[in-house]
Amino acid sequence: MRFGVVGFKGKMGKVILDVFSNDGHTPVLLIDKDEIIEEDFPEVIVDFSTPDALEKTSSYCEKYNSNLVIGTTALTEKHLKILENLSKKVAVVQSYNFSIGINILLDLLEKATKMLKDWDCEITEIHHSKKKDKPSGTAILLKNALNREVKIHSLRLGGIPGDHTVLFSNEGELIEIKHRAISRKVFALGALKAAKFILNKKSGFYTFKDIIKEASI
Ligand SMILES: NC(=O)C1=CN([C@@H]2O[C@H](COP(=O)(O)OP(=O)(O)OC[C@H]3O[C@@H](n4cnc5c(N)ncnc54)[C@H](OP(=O)(O)O)[C@@H]3O)[C@@H](O)[C@H]2O)C=CC1
Ligand SMILES: O=C(O)C1=N[C@H](C(=O)O)C[C@H](O)C1
Repeated sequence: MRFGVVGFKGKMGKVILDVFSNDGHTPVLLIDKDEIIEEDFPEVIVDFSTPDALEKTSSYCEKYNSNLVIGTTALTEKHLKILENLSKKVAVVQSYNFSIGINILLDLLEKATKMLKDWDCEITEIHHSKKKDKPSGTAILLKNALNREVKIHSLRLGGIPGDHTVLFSNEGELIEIKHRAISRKVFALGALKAAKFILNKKSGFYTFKDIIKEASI
């Protein structure tokens, strides 16, 4: 496929370029804060950058009728509205976490929270010191899956790609459900799976969880 990357100079952008190119796909549109390289029209644009880029990304999707895979976190209602409107014209996959593991964990949590509703519950998330947003998008996804008020504790240190733990405790026991991304490549591989999923779709809004369910991974 011909693909575009928004945030191509960033940590994720570089890995996405690598993973997609190694799978035989061709980068034709590269966008970052200070540079745009436009060679051809992309079938899919992949945006892992910053919420401020979204209007530009959306206008490129409209210009080229490109489908969108978006992993950027810290989106507000305004950004979600832009994505909802865009998804009436092209296909959009949005997720705060493109790893298989977290998306399986989301399912497990929906079940666990019903069985453990009398237990205390809190979330911890640990990321590299360069991460700009707090709490992580994934922690928000986990909190939503728990469907109850829980505290999120955020730590920023070193080069950690992304650790998330949900802790349940009663008077005498502790259950920890933990996910660790060992490398950023897992997110790029998930984005590639999502790009292939929407390649021939006309329009619609999807999450990565929808894609995993459909592929029954
Ligand atoms: N959903 C998922 O699975 C995952 C999501 N993420 C999310 O992806 C995003 C990027 O993460 P990461 O790569 O670590 O961050 P980086 O800061 O390393 O990369 C972001 C890139 O986007 C650039 N940028 C900033 N503003 C704009 C703009 N207006 N238009 C185009 N490009 C812009 C930055 O430039 P500059 O540095 O000059 O500001 C930088 O090169 C974050 O929101 C992160 O939370 C990350 C991993 C997995
Ligand atoms: O910024 C990151 O690095 C990550 N961001 C996502 C998030 O905010 O949840 C996903 C992953 O944890 C890495």
